[in-house]
Amino acid sequence: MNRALLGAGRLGLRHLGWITAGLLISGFVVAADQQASDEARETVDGLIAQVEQRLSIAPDVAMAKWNSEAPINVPEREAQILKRVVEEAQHQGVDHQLARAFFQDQFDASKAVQKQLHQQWQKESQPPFDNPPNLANDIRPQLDTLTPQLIQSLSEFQTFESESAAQQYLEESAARAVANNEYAEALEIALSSLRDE
Ligand SMILES: C=C(O[C@@H]1C=C(C(=O)O)C=C[C@H]1O)C(=O)O
Repeated sequence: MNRALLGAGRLGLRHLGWITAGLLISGFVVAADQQASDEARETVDGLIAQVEQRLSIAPDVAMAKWNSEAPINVPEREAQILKRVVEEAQHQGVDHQLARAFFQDQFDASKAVQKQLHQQWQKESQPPFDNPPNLANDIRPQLDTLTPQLIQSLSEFQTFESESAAQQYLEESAARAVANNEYAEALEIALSSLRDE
């Protein structure tokens, strides 16, 4: 074999080595990707859907408060919800620090939407709305119905949160939800403590 051929052969082998390594690595990545079980995916998607559902109530809150001129931030209402959340979390074996942080994120996300809308309506000199939703009788009860459902989903999520494939799936799913939501920044806030885990 002449030198040129030998060189080409060596180069070929070296390339083959790199190609094999590449295939192996991508194989591992694909395998890791596939590890998120159907159950983990359903849990993650269900939790994100509930978070989006809660956030979708914020424009109604904003309308009610626009008419009544009630404050956007109501710390005593938040404290009352958090008290119930911590009790229920303990009952269901959910880490109460995660539950607190998660619900505080939900409040902050709701307030971000309310602030954004009030600023917009201020600029547009929006008059009071006709037939605004009622905060005490309609909206807060809707939010209260979602609270135990969210804790239940958090409890299911906790069984997967240490699995890197489930975390990776959460990351992809959350990014997709944020990209498609009208209130992207607020949804980012609402999902932040889950993604930090
Ligand atoms: C939704 C409201 O506005 C804010 C957000 C809250 C929430 O997301 O539950 C609670 C109290 C307020 O700080 C409300 O006043 O009910």
